[in-house]
Amino acid sequence: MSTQSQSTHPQSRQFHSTQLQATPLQRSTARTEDGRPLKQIHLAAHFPGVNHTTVWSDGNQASQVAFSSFRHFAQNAERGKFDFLFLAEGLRVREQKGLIHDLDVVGRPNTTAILAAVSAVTRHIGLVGTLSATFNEPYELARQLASLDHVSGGRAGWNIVTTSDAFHGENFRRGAYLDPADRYRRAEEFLDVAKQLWSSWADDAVIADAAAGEFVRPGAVRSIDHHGPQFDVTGRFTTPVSPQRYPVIVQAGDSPDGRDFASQNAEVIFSRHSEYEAGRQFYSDVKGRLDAVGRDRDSLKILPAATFILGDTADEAAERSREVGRLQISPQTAISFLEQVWGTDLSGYDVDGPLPATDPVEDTAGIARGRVRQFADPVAVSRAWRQQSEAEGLSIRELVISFAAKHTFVGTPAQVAETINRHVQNDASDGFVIVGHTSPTGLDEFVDTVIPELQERGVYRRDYDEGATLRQTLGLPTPVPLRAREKGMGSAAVASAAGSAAPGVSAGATTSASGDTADGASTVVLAHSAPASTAR
Ligand SMILES: Cc1cc2nc3c(=O)[nH]c(=O)nc-3n(C[C@H](O)[C@H](O)[C@H](O)COP(=O)(O)O)c2cc1C
Repeated sequence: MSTQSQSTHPQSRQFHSTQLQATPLQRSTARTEDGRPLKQIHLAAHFPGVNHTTVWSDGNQASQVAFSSFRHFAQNAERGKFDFLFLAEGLRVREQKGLIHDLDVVGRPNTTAILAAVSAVTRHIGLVGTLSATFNEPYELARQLASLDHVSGGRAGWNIVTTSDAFHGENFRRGAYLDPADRYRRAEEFLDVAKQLWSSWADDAVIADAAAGEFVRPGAVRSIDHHGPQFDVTGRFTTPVSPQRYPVIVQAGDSPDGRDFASQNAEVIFSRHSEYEAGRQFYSDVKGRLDAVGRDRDSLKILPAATFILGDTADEAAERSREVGRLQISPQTAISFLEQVWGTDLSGYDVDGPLPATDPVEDTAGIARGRVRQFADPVAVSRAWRQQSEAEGLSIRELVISFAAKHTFVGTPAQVAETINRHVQNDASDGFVIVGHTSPTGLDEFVDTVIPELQERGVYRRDYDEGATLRQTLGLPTPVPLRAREKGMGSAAVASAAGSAAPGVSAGATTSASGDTADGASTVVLAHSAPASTAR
């Protein structure tokens, strides 16, 4: 299908399952009621960790650090033709009341090391790591990501997060933490510097000409000279241009600033809006922001996190969902959720009883530290929870289960496939980041049963394109270096363009590498060309 066709109005592509059944196996001819090609679904596989979703006490659970777990998980996801493997990041072990919060999976090996190792035991699946722009340095991270792109043959992706609390900062930053707005300014400058570095080697820089005694073509590796509010980076980059030139840029952040950052920079958003109506609102908001900055709507894929529970019948799945929910929200976990809002020790409360009648207090002791989930207005949240528990007759534990262990897709494989497809065809998302509840086998059943259902509906690839980069697998446009322009950030000046288009990709805007400018500074600005391949 053409990705161009996806950029049309959402309302005109209402999805009807009866139509799909008419042409179950013919992907290219499967169409919506008004004759448009169906959108192709993109899926990512989230390796579990650092939250209550993964039931580590389950008998099927294996190590979350042994390489055998990552290998099984990645190879299974590749069997299911997933677009990419996804790792979240926790830079500090979380605490509850000053103790390590070991109700969830605790401890995580370094992201790029794991992804590099996984690249050696897979061939096609993308490898996306969450790496903070607040607690890293662009030169070092650009090196790691370019290296991952090299060793994986063009399958690297970077989920650029700003990390939400100062607790992490005690491990990483000299001095104070950053205000939310500054975090995005830093992320912007971080990405700008990284792109300068990734663009600084011409495609044909390495000539290894023994006769001439030249390894690198003169003038083909430029220096950068960046001075900005956050970073000073001067010199040449260590790493030749990688297969994708840039990793695929993913973003996870929800505020207006976060959405603006995504609309300017991201190619994928990892969102928390997996429910149908909330998903449609988020989708329409973000795609509208793309319009405002002149980007094609298909140049950014929106993939909310989604959990699932399967059964042979809808009733059986619902029953399993209830069972898994109770495993995910143990009595202690339920209390820990409450404490994050009430800001005080609630361990004396009965989880089978009502919520505290008192309002939350200011959490001066830092009762829960290191969590992404933050409650901006604890009093409002506590009142809403109390109201809901009274209206629905829910105990503390049942209330927590209702929002923290509510599984996104529950049903038979056919029902789950149908629901996923409904979300995608009606622009509630472009696909999902699928999260299982055991590790590392949590997605095996999904691959065995849901994936074939999606394939039969003609909305999901039956195989990868041989040699495709992650960006091509996602059906995203290829970024190409354009002629430089003023960035207005730091003192990086207008200079020569970086060289030709991304390796192996023919692009319209081919430029020559002319070496450093007089002041040694050079900036390359990237734009998005036509899609490198159609979405599959
Ligand atoms: C779905 C989602 C997943 C996130 N995952 C991570 C993560 O793995 N590591 C991290 O440091 N921050 C993570 N964050 C935090 C964001 O990077 C960001 O700091 C936070 O959401 C605050 O920004 P915002 O106000 O724009 O949402 C995540 C945020 C969202 C919405």
